[in-house]
Amino acid sequence: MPIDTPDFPPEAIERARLLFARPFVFVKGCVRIADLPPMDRVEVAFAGRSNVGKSSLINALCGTSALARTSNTPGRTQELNIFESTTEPLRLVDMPGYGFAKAPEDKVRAWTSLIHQYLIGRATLRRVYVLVDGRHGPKDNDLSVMNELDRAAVSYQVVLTKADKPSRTDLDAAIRATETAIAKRPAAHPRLILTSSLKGDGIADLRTEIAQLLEG
Ligand SMILES: Nc1nc2c(ncn2[C@@H]2O[C@H](COP(=O)(O)OP(=O)(O)OP(=O)(O)O)[C@@H](O)[C@H]2O)c(=O)[nH]1
Ligand SMILES: [Mg+2]
Repeated sequence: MPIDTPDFPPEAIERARLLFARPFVFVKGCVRIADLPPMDRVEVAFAGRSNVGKSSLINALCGTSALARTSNTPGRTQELNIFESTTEPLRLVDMPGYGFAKAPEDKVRAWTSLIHQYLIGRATLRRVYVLVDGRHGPKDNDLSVMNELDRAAVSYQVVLTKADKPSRTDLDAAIRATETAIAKRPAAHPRLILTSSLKGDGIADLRTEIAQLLEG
């Protein structure tokens, strides 16, 4: 099943390319909402199950392998990690993953509370990218996060990650399941983005979506 690529004007694609060609820097890791920086710029957050590829996607967007720390072991990112563009008022927020059953219970509780407080209470949060594994499609905890964002009227867009991994048949099934899951959701962007941080698929498309949020 092909995914539509939107007709972004060439100048929008070029603006996005330039935005992400300039350096992004790590600002801080926050374990409490009180640690967050002031609400002085547009924020875009990356949420999803542990190991879905949030940190890798931030690195792919910023054209580096070293900005956000990634790992084969789920539970790598344990704080709200803040990255900022050095040229534009844009902040990227890498979140701890949800659904990591092996972490100690008190840690899971702390992460879950931090994620939920941040997602529904941050006025400058312009969009949440909800990352879903392209091999499996949405799981119950992905749907719960979408429900919560719908209830809080926080705009989000689903990204299917690791598109280089599944067979075409499995990927098509994941696309169909995701499209069904986002249909009629009030806060969901209707278009799904398919990415591979490894191969670079979908990265220019996602950059353009994010760059447009700066203008809106
Ligand atoms: N093949 C492939 N592997 C990927 C891709 N994106 C991420 N990975 C791998 O998936 C694993 C997890 O990636 P991370 O970016 O650390 O995932 P995360 O969602 O930040 O994980 P947590 O911080 O633990 O929640 C790493 O081994 C990555 O190399 C992708 O597009 N393709
Ligand atoms: Mg991570």
